[in-house]
Amino acid sequence: MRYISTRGQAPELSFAEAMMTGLARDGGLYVPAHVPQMSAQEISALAGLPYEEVTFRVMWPFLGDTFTEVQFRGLIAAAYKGFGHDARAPLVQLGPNHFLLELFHGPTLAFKDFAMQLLGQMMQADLAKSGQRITIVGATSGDTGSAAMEAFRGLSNVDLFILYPHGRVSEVQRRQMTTPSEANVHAIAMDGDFDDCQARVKDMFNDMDFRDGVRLAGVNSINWARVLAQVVYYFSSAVALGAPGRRVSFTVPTGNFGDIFAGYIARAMGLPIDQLVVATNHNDILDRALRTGEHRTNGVKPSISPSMDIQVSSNFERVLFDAYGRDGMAVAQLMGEMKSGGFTISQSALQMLREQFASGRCSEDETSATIRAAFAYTGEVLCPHSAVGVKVAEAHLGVVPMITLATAHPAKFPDAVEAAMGVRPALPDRMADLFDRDERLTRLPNDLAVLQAHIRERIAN
Ligand SMILES: Cc1ncc(COP(=O)(O)O)c(C=O)c1O
Ligand SMILES: N[C@@H](CCOP(=O)(O)O)C(=O)O
Repeated sequence: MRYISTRGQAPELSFAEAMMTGLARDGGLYVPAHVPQMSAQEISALAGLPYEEVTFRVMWPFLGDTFTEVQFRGLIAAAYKGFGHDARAPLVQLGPNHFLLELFHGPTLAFKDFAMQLLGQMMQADLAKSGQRITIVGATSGDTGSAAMEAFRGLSNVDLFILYPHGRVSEVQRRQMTTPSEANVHAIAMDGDFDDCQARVKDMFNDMDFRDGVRLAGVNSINWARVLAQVVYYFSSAVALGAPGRRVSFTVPTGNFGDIFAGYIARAMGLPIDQLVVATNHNDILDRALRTGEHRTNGVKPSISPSMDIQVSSNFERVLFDAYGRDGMAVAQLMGEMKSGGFTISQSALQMLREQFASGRCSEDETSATIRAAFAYTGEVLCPHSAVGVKVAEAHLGVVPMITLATAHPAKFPDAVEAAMGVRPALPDRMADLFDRDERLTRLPNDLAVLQAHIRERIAN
């Protein structure tokens, strides 16, 4: 299995190389040269299997000779053993034909743990083989950062730096990133919004001296392995509801477009998905783009679903690559136009995108009202991101079962949840002392040179 860049100018890589490389050297994102297919029989056979076995069967065809079967099964087992639910990703019913896929039972209470725990295992296995030391730099709007800290803290051959937008993550998210005491993990509160943080991370990858000098690696969804690990729960949940004999739909609270892109890959592998619905908060560039064909940023506005406060959705590039017939030059041109605010999607690409995705937007008031109503009618306490998903899903319900992804635990956003429904969700016991732990962070400006100097200085010590 080979991986190619969405901008067509970087070398083709193996799975292991793509995983350790992060952003392609031409600034693009790696995607598989072809998507392996699963037959209806192979999909049916997933029903009733443990989540770990589904993970093995879905991911294995993408891995080439990276690991032996025994080794990969061991990494999967290690990744998911700390999850707080035997099913790993349980489904609960919200109403007629509407189901919620709870993805928040991992160690940091967000869907990011599914991919990050496994990525941590896979990267460590690769580093053990190569004997190398790497520097990981990641951008977060709150959840990727805490999941990465949990996956990589305490490792002697990894330094991890997480850039989060100062004042724009919840207090629980911030503390999850600033309270780990291990010296190899570093929280940086950067001036700006998530898009600024992500842009600086990409700048670092595009600075070849810096990139090679610090042996830069990435754990955002620019890393193909992150996306791949998220494909698995589309299969596990769909077969639980009768796929492939029955089609299912998914609604996905969307920011960086990684999670829904994983659904797009599941469909490309053969999973019979009816609708794939992009749900946005008032940072609605993707909903606008799908409705109008105009993909233009209008500034990140803070919301009560802060992890989705994103306007430059990294993985949209991956689907544009397919929508433009895998023409890397065309994608590079569009991404260049993005630097001055956006671009118009061609008619043929827009048609393809509309065949693949539906979309909807949820206002702040609707998010709160949905948290309140879900609790009143079903007893389910939704985080604000999951509430965005549920609200948008409601407009797309039909005869096909709809699965809405619940992407974070409500206790990560207690202020928003309490304001909506009058009850403050409690953190699990193992995190009960989060507010008593000492915080450690560095506040830095949105300045590439300053950020790079900080990172170089820390890894030298
Ligand atoms: C809780 C939560 N929901 C939804 C999203 C959006 O997911 P994606 O960035 O993969 O679109 C994020 C951030 O990634 C998140 O942390
Ligand atoms: N919402 C995310 C943003 C980064 O997304 P990623 O999937 O590219 O890591 C976050 O919580 O950090």
